[in-house]
Amino acid sequence: MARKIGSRYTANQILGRGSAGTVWLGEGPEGPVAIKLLREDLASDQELVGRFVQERTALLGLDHPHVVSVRDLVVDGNDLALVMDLVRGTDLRTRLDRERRLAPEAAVAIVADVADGLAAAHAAGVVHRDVKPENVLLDMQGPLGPGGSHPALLTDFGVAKLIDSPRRTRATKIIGTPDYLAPEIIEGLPPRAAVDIYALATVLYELLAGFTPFGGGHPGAVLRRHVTETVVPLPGIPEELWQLIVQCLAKAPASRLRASELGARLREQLPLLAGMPPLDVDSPDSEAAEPDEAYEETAEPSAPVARQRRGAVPLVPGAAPDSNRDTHTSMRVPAPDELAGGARGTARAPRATGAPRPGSARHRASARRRRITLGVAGAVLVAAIGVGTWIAVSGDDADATPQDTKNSAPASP
Ligand SMILES: Nc1ncnc2c1ncn2[C@@H]1O[C@H](COP(=O)(O)OP(=O)(O)OP(=O)(O)O)[C@@H](O)[C@H]1O
Repeated sequence: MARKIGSRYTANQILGRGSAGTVWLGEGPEGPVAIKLLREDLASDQELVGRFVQERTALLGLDHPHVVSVRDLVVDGNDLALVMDLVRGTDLRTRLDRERRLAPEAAVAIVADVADGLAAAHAAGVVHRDVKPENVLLDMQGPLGPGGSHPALLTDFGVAKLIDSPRRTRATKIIGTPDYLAPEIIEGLPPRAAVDIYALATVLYELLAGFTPFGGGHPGAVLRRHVTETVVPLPGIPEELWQLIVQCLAKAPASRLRASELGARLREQLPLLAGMPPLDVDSPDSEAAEPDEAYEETAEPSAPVARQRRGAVPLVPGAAPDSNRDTHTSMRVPAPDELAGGARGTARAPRATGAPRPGSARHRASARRRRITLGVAGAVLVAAIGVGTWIAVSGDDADATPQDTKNSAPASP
């Protein structure tokens, strides 16, 4: 059912829902628009309304081909709405869910677009703070680019900042989506442009692998991995592309590339990636039926979230997005000793297709087989030299987690 939003807009049809509100296909004086209507409890929060108005200039000022422009902010009675350019297409999460993994050329083209959009925002002093596939829209009416990808546009600029009120988050709470949170946010530092680069590198890894580098299990475990673990190389990834990802996932924000440089370096790689098929990486969930030590180690024994792929609670307490994409967390900043974690990494290490997952029953069985084979080989050798002593070969190393030593709107009819 159509409804009026302020005096100039009409919302006609729901396009989608997120944790902060509902996005409508609407009509304004200049034609079709997308209208993000914030949830009523947010709209009645006077402090938030004040910030909304305060941020007006920054939000309305962003104009770039790879940014979904905010055209208007409406504060009207109980309605608090962002009026945006309408993108006819789909979001990147939907595409990734459909395809599981993208070919490197398409993934890099999409991420290069987003990096260019971020570069414009950062130059204007705006940090996005919630870069993730849900916030990248693919414009199906735009021209096809490298890898057959449509132009990608970053949306939801400034929304995380608006909703992240100091009252809710002062020094003790983290707002964001756990899989994409830079370590410095988890350590309680203020978010600067480099947090968007970390999140975007996480998105690139996810597009290539089909899963994020530090995700999986309880949100607390995810946060700890961001701070303490290093990313494990993806089998078959071109070295230069891998080095870019590693650099942008650096724990130290100053070591990451700037958005403009990341965009340029990614575009340089496009010709080399042309025609390359998606990476042959096994999903860490493909052996989900087996007990998963990584989850068991870090989650509360009875916590129902322990097995969610992307751990999450709503952005705002009480939020219940009716899409099944719970994507935000609002939790306290962990203490340093909690972040230090255990001696063993719990991140889901990528494997070439067919290789068993570290810690899985199949991996343990193959480690056992290796131990037996080594034992037998040892026995034969010993017998051959007539010593007659049995040497037991310890297989503990086989169970260790591998470490990287280098680094530590519907389309219109
Ligand atoms: N400018 C737009 N044009 C067309 N469709 C849009 C636009 N902005 C958002 N949408 C659609 O509305 C859906 C909901 O968007 P919204 O930003 O509210 O939630 P989200 O980003 O998916 O989740 P969350 O806000 O919880 O992180 C998106 O998935 C997208 O399909």
